[in-house]
Amino acid sequence: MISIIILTMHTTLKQFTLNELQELLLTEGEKKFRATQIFDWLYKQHASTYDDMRNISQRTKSILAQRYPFTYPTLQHKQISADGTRKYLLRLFDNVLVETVGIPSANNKLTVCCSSQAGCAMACVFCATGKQGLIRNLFLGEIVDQINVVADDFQQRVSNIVVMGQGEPFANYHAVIEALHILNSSRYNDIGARHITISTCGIVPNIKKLAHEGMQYTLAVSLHSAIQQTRNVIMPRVIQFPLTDLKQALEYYVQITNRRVSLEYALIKGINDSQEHLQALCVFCNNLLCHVNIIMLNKIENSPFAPVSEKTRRLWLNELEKHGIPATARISRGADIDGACGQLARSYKTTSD
Ligand SMILES: C[S@@+](CC[C@H](N)C(=O)[O-])C[C@H]1O[C@@H](n2cnc3c(N)ncnc32)[C@H](O)[C@@H]1O
Ligand code: SF4
Repeated sequence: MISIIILTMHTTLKQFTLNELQELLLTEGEKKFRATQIFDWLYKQHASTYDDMRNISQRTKSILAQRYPFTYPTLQHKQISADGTRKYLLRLFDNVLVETVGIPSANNKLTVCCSSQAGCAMACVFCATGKQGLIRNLFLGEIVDQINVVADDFQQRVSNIVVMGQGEPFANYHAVIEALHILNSSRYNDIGARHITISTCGIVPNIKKLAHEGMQYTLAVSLHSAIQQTRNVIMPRVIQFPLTDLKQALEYYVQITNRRVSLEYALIKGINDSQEHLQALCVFCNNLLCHVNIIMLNKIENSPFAPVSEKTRRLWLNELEKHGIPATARISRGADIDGACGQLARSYKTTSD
């Protein structure tokens, strides 16, 4: 059944959950436990060809290989920022390119900012990925592989994941959640759920769905304006999920999970930085267990938008504090290599390597 449906789409071995692979192998007369062995090859040994899988029979490998090609992502380009952040341009099995970022910190932690899609359909006007448009959803294994590429390159265990790279994770919900299950699993990467953050532009039904996953991931929501008209202009594809519905969904999420949500707010000069916007943000935060991250807008090519002054950012932080709303300034890393939030766009500079 699975093979019939999937053959009509672009296919790869990296698309399967463990259960799906077990079912598929059973239909081919293979033992269920072979799926676990194949998963180990994919996500522990980082196999890049079927030939690597020494304990899988030739027959099974050739049946799978005919239908489900796969590769371990190949590194097309790597850039290293002055602050130690590394950005990777990866080529996938079908030649689609996607970027991922490794962010080391002083306390020996390593965070991966991973992509959930190649490109993004949401078209937020301040974001380089949004300008690129959607190329395709990433398969679950392609999300897991990004973490392993970064760990291999740094020769270090990844401690934290932020799904804040290219793409809208809630537009590729199933693959993202399944990838995070693998990354969280003690059999594979064993990254604690509390060290994993998923950031969405506000796809309301999947905020509610996440509430019922029973996982302690942190939910971040890119708010950027609590005034509907402004949000409609800067985030045009989330109009169908108005702020009133978003607030309700976040209240629901908090009620079910008892977990605080993060609201991301990039201050854009002359667009969402007025007193009126600040007041609207305070109202939005009313009675919501939340934390606000105030972000300086990162530069993207050919953009009319500019960041605010440091003075304005401090004023916002002080005002939020006065209203009893926990808020911090989120520090961007890797901006000099276009590796910071919103700068990922499948391109690289050749001069700064
Ligand atoms: C690139 S998005 C990916 C995750 C998801 N699509 C979202 O919007 O939350 C990650 C974060 O980068 C922010 N972002 C996008 N463009 C930015 C820019 N030019 N400067 C600063 N942050 C930006 C987004 O608003 C979001 O909080
Ligand atoms: S901010 Fe997020 S949702 Fe908006 S275009 Fe960029 S990646 Fe897509």
